[in-house]
Amino acid sequence: MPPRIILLFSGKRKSGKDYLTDNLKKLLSDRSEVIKISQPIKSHWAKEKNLNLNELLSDGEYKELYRIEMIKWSDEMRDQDYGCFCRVACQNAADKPIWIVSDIRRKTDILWFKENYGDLIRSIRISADLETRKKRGFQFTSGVDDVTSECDLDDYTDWDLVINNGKGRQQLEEQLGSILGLLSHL
Ligand SMILES: Nc1ncnc2c1ncn2[C@@H]1O[C@H](COP(=O)(O)OP(=O)(O)OP(=O)(O)O)[C@@H](O)[C@H]1O
Repeated sequence: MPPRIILLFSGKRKSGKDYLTDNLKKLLSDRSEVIKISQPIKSHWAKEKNLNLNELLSDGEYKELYRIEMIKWSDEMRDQDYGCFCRVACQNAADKPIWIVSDIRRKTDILWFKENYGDLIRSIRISADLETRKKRGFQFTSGVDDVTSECDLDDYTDWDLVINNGKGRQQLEEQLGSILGLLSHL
């Protein structure tokens, strides 16, 4: 059974993508599945370089060590086939009505989902001011924060929903409530 709705989340580093999508997943429990496009990238990379996959997937120093190399390699793969990682991530996804894609980064990611799932797509931008992101551990890294993988969606404006997760943000329950509004027809 294909999904009935696919929520695509995007946001700058330390805007709170994992925080909000993890909490959404808790709320929706077994009706939903979290999909990470970075998962197939990281598992391929871990195999190739003989690295610890769990360390790469978790939020630590370790993944920062390999971020630049991984971006470069995955960009080359995408140049040949922009849907390659989206496709594998979706093929591996469980059979659930609600898919939560937690790390959309490019216009071509959105394009691929639109081409393959059409009206099922809802796109959500998580925003947070720089000061808040810095408090959460963000440090500008040249080669990471000034390249396509981090900036391609900065000028995208066609979001179904924008959530402030910085200063002046709403309570978590209200943030999640606005996301649930996108599912109200289900
Ligand atoms: N609304 C919030 N309230 C409290 N803590 C938050 C909130 N949003 C995010 N955080 C915390 O800020 C840190 C960074 O958030 P998170 O890992 O979700 O960001 P991210 O956008 O997934 O970052 P990255 O792109 O680097 O993986 C985490 O420790 C998270 O728990």
